[in-house]
Amino acid sequence: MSTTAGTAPVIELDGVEKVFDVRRKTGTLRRTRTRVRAVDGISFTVPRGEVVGYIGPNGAGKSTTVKMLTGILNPSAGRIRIDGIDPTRERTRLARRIGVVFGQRTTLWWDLPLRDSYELVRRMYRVPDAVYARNLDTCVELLDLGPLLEVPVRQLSLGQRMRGDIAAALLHDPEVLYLDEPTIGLDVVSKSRVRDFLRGFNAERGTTILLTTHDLTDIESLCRRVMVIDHGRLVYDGGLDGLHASGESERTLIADFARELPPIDLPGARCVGVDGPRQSFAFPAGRSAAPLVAALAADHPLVDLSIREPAIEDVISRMYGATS
Ligand SMILES: Nc1ncnc2c1ncn2[C@@H]1O[C@H](COP(=O)(O)OP(=O)(O)OP(=O)(O)O)[C@@H](O)[C@H]1O
Repeated sequence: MSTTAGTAPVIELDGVEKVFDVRRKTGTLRRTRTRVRAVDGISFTVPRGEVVGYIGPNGAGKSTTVKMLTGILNPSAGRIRIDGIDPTRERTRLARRIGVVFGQRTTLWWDLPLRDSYELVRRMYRVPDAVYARNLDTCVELLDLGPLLEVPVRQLSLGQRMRGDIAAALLHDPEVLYLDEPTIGLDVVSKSRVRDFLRGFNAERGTTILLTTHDLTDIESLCRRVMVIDHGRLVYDGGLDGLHASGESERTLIADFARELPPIDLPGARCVGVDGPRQSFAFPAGRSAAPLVAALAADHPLVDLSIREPAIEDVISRMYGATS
């Protein structure tokens, strides 16, 4: 949610395809070749400073796209430019402009303290001393890494390691940051810490961020724009509100009352469950929960509440249901 978003695209894809040739054993001696079209003609641009969600069901082609954007995989067809660089031809030059964080894998050295891992990153990328010091200071302060710098990575909790990984990806001042499931497996507090940091860093530095996630709250708190990929094709590119509207998706307000009550008739929502003193209400995901909360609190002994986001898979399948 940057205020520094410019217009020059920093990420450009034009008709990008990736086809895998897969050989499968179909008998003792027989092997058949099948072709998997993982990415099927994707075109989009991302202006500098924008934070974009790149979402889709399992196997949709998200990781394959990110691997092509980072130069790990070559596209079968189409054109990719990152800050004007062709990832296939200039992978080393590209590496200086991008940072990558994989939620399910660490890029840190398992047996080394965080500080030593960072020192290695500094040398690998030949980061100038002043840039390194500035970025390390910012990350240590905003990600609260001070007490962790001397701890070997293997002793860190998942949330601590994730914060350590994000810092490692930013020390060389990348123009573009790819985040693949950065909040997966984290508790609520760690998740919101990571989101707050990313939001602040983007606003301050204007780093372009492409975020892959299954958590719609990540998207909601970070991205004004979301792209949905399914079966290798881009099926939606726009705001989260529009996605919810086209999928007619619903959020769930879960309210705990001081005592058991009959199902409450709440205008703008439907009661979808009563479990003792707890009642659940479904309401359109694009709408604010504030009027519902106010109405419940005004007329009933409300003790606690929470909101459950719809699953990305549900939003997408409803979107298809709505358009087909
Ligand atoms: N190296 C490979 N060889 C063959 N097929 C592959 C390879 N990598 C990916 N695929 C196939 O390409 C398709 C897209 O996979 P990809 O990993 O990009 O999806 P994804 O959207 O990242 O999924 P997930 O959310 O599960 O990580 C899948 O059908 C997958 O099986």
